[in-house]
Amino acid sequence: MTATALDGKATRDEIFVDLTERVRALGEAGIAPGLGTVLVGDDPGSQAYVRGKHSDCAKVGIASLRRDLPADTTTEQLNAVIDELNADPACTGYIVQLPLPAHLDDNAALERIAPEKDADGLHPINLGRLVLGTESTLPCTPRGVVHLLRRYDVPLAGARVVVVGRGVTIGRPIGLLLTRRSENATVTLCHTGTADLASEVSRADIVVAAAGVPHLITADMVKPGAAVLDVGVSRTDAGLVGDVAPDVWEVAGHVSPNPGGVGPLTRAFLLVNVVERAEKQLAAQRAQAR
Ligand SMILES: NC(=O)C1=CN([C@@H]2O[C@H](COP(=O)(O)OP(=O)(O)OC[C@H]3O[C@@H](n4cnc5c(N)ncnc54)[C@H](OP(=O)(O)O)[C@@H]3O)[C@@H](O)[C@H]2O)C=CC1
Ligand SMILES: Nc1nc(=O)c2c([nH]1)NC[C@@H]1CN(c3ccc(C(=O)N[C@@H](CCC(=O)O)C(=O)O)cc3)C=[N+]21
Repeated sequence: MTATALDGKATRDEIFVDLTERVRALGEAGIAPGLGTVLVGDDPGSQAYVRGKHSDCAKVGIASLRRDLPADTTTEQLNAVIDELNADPACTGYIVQLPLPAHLDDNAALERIAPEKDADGLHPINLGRLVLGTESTLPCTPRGVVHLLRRYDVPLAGARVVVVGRGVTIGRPIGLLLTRRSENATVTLCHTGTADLASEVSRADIVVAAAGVPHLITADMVKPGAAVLDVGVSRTDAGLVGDVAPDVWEVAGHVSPNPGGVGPLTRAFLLVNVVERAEKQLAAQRAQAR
């Protein structure tokens, strides 16, 4: 028996069909969404992600603005670029690609982004609203994971979910999405201080592997029939390697491949966030005109 693939590319293509129509409708109403990216340094992985984001924008008709800065960019120079995008009406949402080089502060950069332009959903205001349960821009990778599970009818209500990794892009926020009443899952968050990772994972109906450790999750840890989402990526001499070992496909019910699983959806939800924001802006304009 081999697991059903949670196909991120096919699911992304469905989302893009919908987004293309919504972007067209916004354009008719005189609103042009524009996504900005801020990339500091020349990490090949980060460059590839940013390139992917711009090619996605072109596919659905969203304008894109790109700010590539050298590795030795100072805090003041980075702040100036953030302030410029905050003020630019052509940029309706943007991201600062993380991690920044070591001499720059990731959290300070996130906090400087205007919350209404935070396409990643990682500004403290948006993360705080997620905790409060009020309307906010949601983080893209957790949104992608939830969408993929729903798309393949993996039951969430009452499910036991084990998340591996407590990073800000996925591990810490995803529990907040999965434990909303609309999802109703029960979530355990694991990290390097977890006493017995294998025993935690073995109880899970859904495993979200987001540690960035090659093949951390192996078949012997996984409950037969569980859904396993491979989020972490490592660049090795053998190419891109996910957190999930190939033998997991023999025992799991569903597996998201890596590449081709959560990655394309992370990018798709960045665009969804930008389009949703523009639609809200349009609705507000129309309400005011009445
Ligand atoms: N496919 C996609 O769309 C995306 C992929 N990613 C990838 O997901 C991964 C996680 O990213 P991010 O959320 O930023 O997290 P970070 O890279 O910031 O953190 C990794 C987390 O994994 C934990 N961890 C590391 N080794 C182990 C281990 N052996 N057992 C248990 N936990 C471990 C760390 O624990 P501790 O805190 O104790 O050190 C840490 O909390 C990265 O590989 C990143 O590249 C991220 C975003 C999108
Ligand atoms: N502010 C910020 N926001 C992020 O969302 C963010 C970030 N910083 N820093 C790094 C991580 C990583 N990340 C990925 C995005 C897309 C793919 C992706 O599309 N991957 C393709 C393969 C791409 C390839 O082959 O290089 C796939 O999985 O099929 C992967 C990983 C977003 N991140």
